[in-house]
Amino acid sequence: MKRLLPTLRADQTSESLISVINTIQIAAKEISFRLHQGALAGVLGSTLDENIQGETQKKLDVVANQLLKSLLLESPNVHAVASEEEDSVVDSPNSGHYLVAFDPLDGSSNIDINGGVGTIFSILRKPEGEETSESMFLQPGKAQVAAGYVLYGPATMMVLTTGKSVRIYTLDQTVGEFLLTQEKAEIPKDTTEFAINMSNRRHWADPIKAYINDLLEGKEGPRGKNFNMRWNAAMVSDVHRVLSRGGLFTYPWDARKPKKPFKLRLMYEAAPMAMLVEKAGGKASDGYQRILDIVPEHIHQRVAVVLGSANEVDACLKYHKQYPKPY
Ligand SMILES: O=P(O)(O)OC[C@H]1O[C@](O)(COP(=O)(O)O)[C@@H](O)[C@@H]1O
Ligand SMILES: [Mg+2]
Ligand SMILES: [Mg+2]
Repeated sequence: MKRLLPTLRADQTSESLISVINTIQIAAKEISFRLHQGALAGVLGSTLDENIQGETQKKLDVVANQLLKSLLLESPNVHAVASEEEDSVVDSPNSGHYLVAFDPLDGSSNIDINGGVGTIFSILRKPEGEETSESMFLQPGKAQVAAGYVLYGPATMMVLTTGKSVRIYTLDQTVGEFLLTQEKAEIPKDTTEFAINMSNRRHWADPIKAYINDLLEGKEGPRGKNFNMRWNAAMVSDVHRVLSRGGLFTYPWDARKPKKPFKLRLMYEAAPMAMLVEKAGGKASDGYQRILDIVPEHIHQRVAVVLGSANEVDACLKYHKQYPKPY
């Protein structure tokens, strides 16, 4: 089986980009090891701190962030990093060609229940010129040179695209290497599975209420087929299911917290996942525009997300056209 780096060399990925991906895989292996040690590694539970987004940080959020940040900042190919767990962009002493944005630990609420969690990353080219580090990151998702995630599930997997196909690697714990286990992930166009946090139903806007209602009507309703539902509470796990067998995943606008109507982060979650989903033949939208076209206004920006099987995303978007936009 092929190892990660040779598969990248085989399609002429630049050595500098390979080196950044290599740094991420080294951090991911360390995070994977600590996670799989569970309570033995003393990394379960919460810290007393909150991140910039006002969320309580789990110990593993902090450990994963430290590992990725310190290793990436040592890389001669990285110019700066942006993390969900950092207040602002962190500059590297090196002036490399790449910027890396990441969600070090996605699905934090699953840590203490031994559920699926992941790391999501997005690699951008550093623009030319004298911009501030923060403004350098404010590029639309379509400018990403690579995107991926690591799923720390029963097996640890890395799912990666450098703009060509989406490859899936599995960590062979016996040799400590990510080995290529799927050359090309492809999302089926149609599906009968959806993922949404149903407990927020009363807070949704009309397009999502109407769409989900019609799915729940099943065979007897306007869609004429029965739909199944899954929700892992970790975007990495939910998107991995979509990449593996199709489905629609959404975290829509909702009216719970008027000042925070979206949950998922554009730069650390939505944009990298959108690149993977599109490269695997699916679609990713905020309900009104392609996620990859959105130009971030600030690094911690949040966004509504509808992604997955192309025909099902289109079906959902039709409801967004029929009802007024809630924001
Ligand atoms: O708690 P909820 O409403 O089910 O939200 C789950 C969503 O929140 C997230 O966990 C946010 O990620 P973090 O754990 O990185 O904050 C997504 O991965 C997931 O889709
Ligand atoms: Mg997350
Ligand atoms: Mg996180």
